[in-house]
Amino acid sequence: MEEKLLDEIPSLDLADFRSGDPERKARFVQQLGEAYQNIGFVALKNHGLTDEQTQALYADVKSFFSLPDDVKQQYEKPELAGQRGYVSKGKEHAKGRNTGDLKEFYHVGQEVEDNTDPIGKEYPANIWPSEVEGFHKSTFTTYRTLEAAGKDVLRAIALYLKLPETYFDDKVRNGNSILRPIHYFPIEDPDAVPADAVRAAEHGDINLITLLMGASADGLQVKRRDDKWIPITALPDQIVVNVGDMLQRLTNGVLKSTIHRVVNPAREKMNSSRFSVPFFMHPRSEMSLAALENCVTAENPKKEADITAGEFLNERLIELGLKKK
Ligand SMILES: O=C(O)CCC(=O)C(=O)O
Ligand SMILES: [Fe+2]
Repeated sequence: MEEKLLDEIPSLDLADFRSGDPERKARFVQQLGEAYQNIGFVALKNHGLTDEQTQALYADVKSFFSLPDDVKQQYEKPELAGQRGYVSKGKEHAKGRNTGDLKEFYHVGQEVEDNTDPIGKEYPANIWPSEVEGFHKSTFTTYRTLEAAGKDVLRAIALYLKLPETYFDDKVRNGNSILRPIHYFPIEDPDAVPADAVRAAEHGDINLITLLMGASADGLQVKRRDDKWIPITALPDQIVVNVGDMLQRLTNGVLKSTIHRVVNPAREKMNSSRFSVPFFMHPRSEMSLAALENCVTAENPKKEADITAGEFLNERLIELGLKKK
């Protein structure tokens, strides 16, 4: 495939994939696949979240983060490697860095409703803040809606990769996905934070795919192949959906997990908040990320050793400062 240098990420409509019209569906698959072979990101509308859901979610997320730090810290559980509940300001740093990001966030994880699936025992229970009544409902409704959208995006990816459409279904069923409402908090005095501290330092996502709400606010940038940073401009009704490192590894680099970051606002605007809510779609921990056979060719020899999703996640949590060795 000829790879163009794009100035913006392609926009797609999930309704095309879900329409039942074979032509619309095939076009969606092709455009998604090409975008993922190229810049690794798309903007997606008709993802299934209603305006009411989105508004309720942001209201609850804002209420939570406006609580005093000592109240929020009651919901912080370092022994869970930050995988559930609150993670306080500056705790997480990008792989290969020491300076913490200028953000605080909250993790909502999988709830396994099918008690015949033993994977339920692998997951720590979710933690719900008692101060914000709607938080449980609004975050978990969002979790399920984005999980369903993600499953369809993975079906489209499977078709693009010439796999059976349902290839990923079993692998993500009761998977270890995480919804992460993030607050990039206001900075009163920019001189009081480390000079190299940023909202989110450049990184690739760990998981299979990320579905991100809130990229319509300024700051998110992706690094193009020529090292130019491209600002992401999603419309309010779009989410951004990108390839993570697990999918890049599975496809032997055919699909691209593109480096991205959230830059600080101008100095005089540092005193403002930014909110976003990524959904990191993870498979079950036993999924093998060994390169797919049809992604290994003479021109594209196998790049990385075999690893499972669970092992890969563990390595990365240590590198992010969330888990002790
Ligand atoms: O806040 C954003 O817009 C992006 C966040 C992000 O890249 C991440 O949490 O992995
Ligand atoms: Fe990210």
